[in-house]
Amino acid sequence: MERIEHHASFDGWQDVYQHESTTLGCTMKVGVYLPPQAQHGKVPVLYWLSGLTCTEQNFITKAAVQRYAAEHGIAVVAPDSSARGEGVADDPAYDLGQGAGFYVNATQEPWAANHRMYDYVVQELPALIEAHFPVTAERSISGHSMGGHGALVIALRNPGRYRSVSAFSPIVAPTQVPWGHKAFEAYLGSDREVWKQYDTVELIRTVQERLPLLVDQGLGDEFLESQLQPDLLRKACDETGHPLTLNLRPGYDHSYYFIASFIGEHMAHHASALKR
Ligand SMILES: N[C@@H](CCC(=O)N[C@@H](CS)C(=O)NCC(=O)O)C(=O)O
Repeated sequence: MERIEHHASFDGWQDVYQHESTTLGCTMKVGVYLPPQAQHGKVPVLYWLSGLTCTEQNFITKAAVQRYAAEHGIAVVAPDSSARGEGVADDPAYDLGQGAGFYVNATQEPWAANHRMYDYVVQELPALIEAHFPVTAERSISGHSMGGHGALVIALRNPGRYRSVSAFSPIVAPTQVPWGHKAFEAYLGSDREVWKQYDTVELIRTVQERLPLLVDQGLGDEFLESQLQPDLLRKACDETGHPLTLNLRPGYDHSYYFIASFIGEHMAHHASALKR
């Protein structure tokens, strides 16, 4: 891993690394925050998955997470939101291709060669992080919008791998909304049964492990009705007895101003699970 940025932050270091990803077949950039506690021993890791159009930069520059990561002694790993670069399949629209990997393993052409963010986040990235940094294998996962969908799906599908999960404004039912229809049709093909393995509301009905979900959603979010529909998540959790804390926040929109306002609460949630 090659370090390409290095900034002192809250007595720790906000760095950016790049590496050749074997899963994605491209060079990937990853934000890594190491809290001051990492200078004296190993610390647990929060993985953060960003939303549509994001790179590794959005979360590390806009969410104000470093203060809380330093307070709790948690490393924060924030990868780019998709495979990227020349030779990686793309589309002119912001919601398909580069910047829009949807945290799936694509099976359809031309996407299948590179767009495999599910395997990258679940396997390759943590193996790399745990080999190169002073971190334990204690992991939590969170994300925003498309990344909130990714975090929930990945935690639900990998019981025991994450101590806690949370999401901001997640796409909880991609099989039922336009962003998901477009991406899943392209990446996974037209068989809608196949799509369900990447749909939180569908997964809630099948999982055995009842890992509590913490979700924050702004009520001024421009995508609330069209793409996010948190009521579908509440209904699925009510019907299955799956533990859910759904905080509906009047006035907040879909932006990082919202994330920065409540990231401290999410970090406290993850810290209490990681310290157990
Ligand atoms: N209208 C937006 C849709 C994409 C969007 O809102 N992306 C969210 C995630 S779904 C985001 O985090 N954008 C980057 C930022 O706010 O820094 C655009 O075209 O950029």
